[in-house]
Amino acid sequence: MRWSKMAGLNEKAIQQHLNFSSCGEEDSSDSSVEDWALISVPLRSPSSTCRTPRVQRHHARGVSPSAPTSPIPYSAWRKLRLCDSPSTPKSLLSKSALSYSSTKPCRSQRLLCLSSTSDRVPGVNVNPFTPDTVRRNGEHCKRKSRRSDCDDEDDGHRSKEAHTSSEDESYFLPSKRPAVPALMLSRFESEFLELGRIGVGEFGAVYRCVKRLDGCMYAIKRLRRPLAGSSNEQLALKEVYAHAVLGHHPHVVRYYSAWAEDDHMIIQNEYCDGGSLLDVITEKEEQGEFFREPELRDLLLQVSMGLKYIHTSGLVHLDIKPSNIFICYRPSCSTGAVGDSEEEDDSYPSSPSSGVVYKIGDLGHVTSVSSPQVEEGDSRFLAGEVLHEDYTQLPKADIFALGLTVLLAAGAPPLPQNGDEWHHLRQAHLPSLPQELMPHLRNLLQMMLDPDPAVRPSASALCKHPVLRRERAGKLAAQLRRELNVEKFRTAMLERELQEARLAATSPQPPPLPSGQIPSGQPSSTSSNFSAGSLPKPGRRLVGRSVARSMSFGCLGR
Ligand SMILES: Nc1ncnc2c1ncn2[C@@H]1O[C@H](COP(=O)(O)OP(=O)(O)OP(=O)(O)O)[C@@H](O)[C@H]1O
Ligand SMILES: [Mg+2]
Repeated sequence: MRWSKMAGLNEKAIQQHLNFSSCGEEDSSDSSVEDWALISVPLRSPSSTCRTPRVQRHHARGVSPSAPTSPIPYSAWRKLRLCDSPSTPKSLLSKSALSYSSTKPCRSQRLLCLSSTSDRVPGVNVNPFTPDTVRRNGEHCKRKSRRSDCDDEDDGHRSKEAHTSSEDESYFLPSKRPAVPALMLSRFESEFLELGRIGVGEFGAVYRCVKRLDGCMYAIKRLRRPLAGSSNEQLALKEVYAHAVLGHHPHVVRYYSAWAEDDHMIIQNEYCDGGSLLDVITEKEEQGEFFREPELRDLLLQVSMGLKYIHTSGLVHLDIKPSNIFICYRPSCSTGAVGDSEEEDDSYPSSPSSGVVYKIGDLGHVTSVSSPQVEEGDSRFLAGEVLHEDYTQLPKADIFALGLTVLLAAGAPPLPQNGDEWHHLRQAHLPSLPQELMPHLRNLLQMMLDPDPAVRPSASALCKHPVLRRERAGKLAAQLRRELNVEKFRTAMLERELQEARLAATSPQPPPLPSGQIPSGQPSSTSSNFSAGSLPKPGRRLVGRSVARSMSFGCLGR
């Protein structure tokens, strides 16, 4: 696999080390190419503290400051204006060194330094899923395919190209060693309280935890196997990179943080209180139950929205299955509103009537569409073309897996891992179901399993599909009906109040009282309502037995 190949190249990969020892004012000259040049800064030397911002790049190729491969753009580094951290030994060293050399700060002393000397300072990885690196990888792939077209050309030329290729890979792919800094305290123990184990998977165990600081619940995934030197490291990083790039979507499990501890990767994610879809399917199965059609449509639509988001981000999941779809019955305190979708089109389900929100999780197999590094997921859900290493339409492999996932929820028997049955399913033969599906839904599922990926609908098409939108329209109608009832009630109330006000206005006036005298049992404020010919003052109205009340007009029961 290319990921393991990457690991071997990591020693040469980009390493950017931060030295927070001297910075402060911005200097316009710090954007020069020289600032990104390869340097080595010995800590002991006082002069080392007087450098302009530097990035150590163990790479032969020059890098333009306008196109840094770090996930943090160079301009952002400049804006950060990181200042002396009083607690870092480096900053103390720098300060003492400076006091010997000069009291007047030199130009570069006022800048953020990026140096490379201490092993203890973690490097900055290159996230392969940032738009920048995806684009670069795409260009790299194109160049590679051009190269293979020219394979017959002279050997000298080829060896030169091969050299460039390995450089390219080391340039774009994450460095291995600095990814997992071992010198960390137990952040897990100091920040979280473990409440119990909620799942064990192929790669690790997941715990339900409360964060001590914010009191919110999180799912903490801890990889089972040690990271150092294993392919798990790359898989774990893949998951972290994908989460970080995907950001926040109501149908993707939210990511908060990740770190390494005791040579194990730990990922802090949103906690989904309904467990996985597999848990629910199994529970229903035990009771002789399965998802009914409206639930199936709801499931299909919500997961399609999550997939649409992932696919439009230039990524594919490649491990869609019931155990990787998570359920939230209520918005978690740490995730905000359930439906704060980033797309107008996907604003459903801000509050699905079913009360269930499905979220795609476990991003351990995610890869980019343009330069895929495919780690095949569960063979039961694998599309035929992926098995044959045809990666030209990878998003459609997710659609295939989603089709099978929905069929399992509909009560299909366990899926085969291989053999004739496996192939049979990949020829668009639906498994037998314990319920009769409406032809529209059945046809849609059939299309999702089509052997030709081009025939399968895209996630975006599924989100707009009339079969699924019908569900959405039904929910909208129910919501509108509720709002209409509220409005009817309000109108009835207002009509009654109007009638009472009219009655009060036409009722015989009480005999005039001597000035300043208040009739017994009537508050003085009420008497003022009648000061202008027994009519209420504007802005006040009479309710029931002449009780003054301020007016408020809410809208639609909100
Ligand atoms: N965010 C979460 N909220 C609630 N439960 C979770 C969450 N993440 C994981 N789990 C539980 O932990 C199980 C394993 O999680 P996950 O799929 O992330 O790990 P995995 O090791 O990749 O598993 P597998 O190899 O089976 O896919 C899930 O099936 C689920 O029961
Ligand atoms: Mg999983």
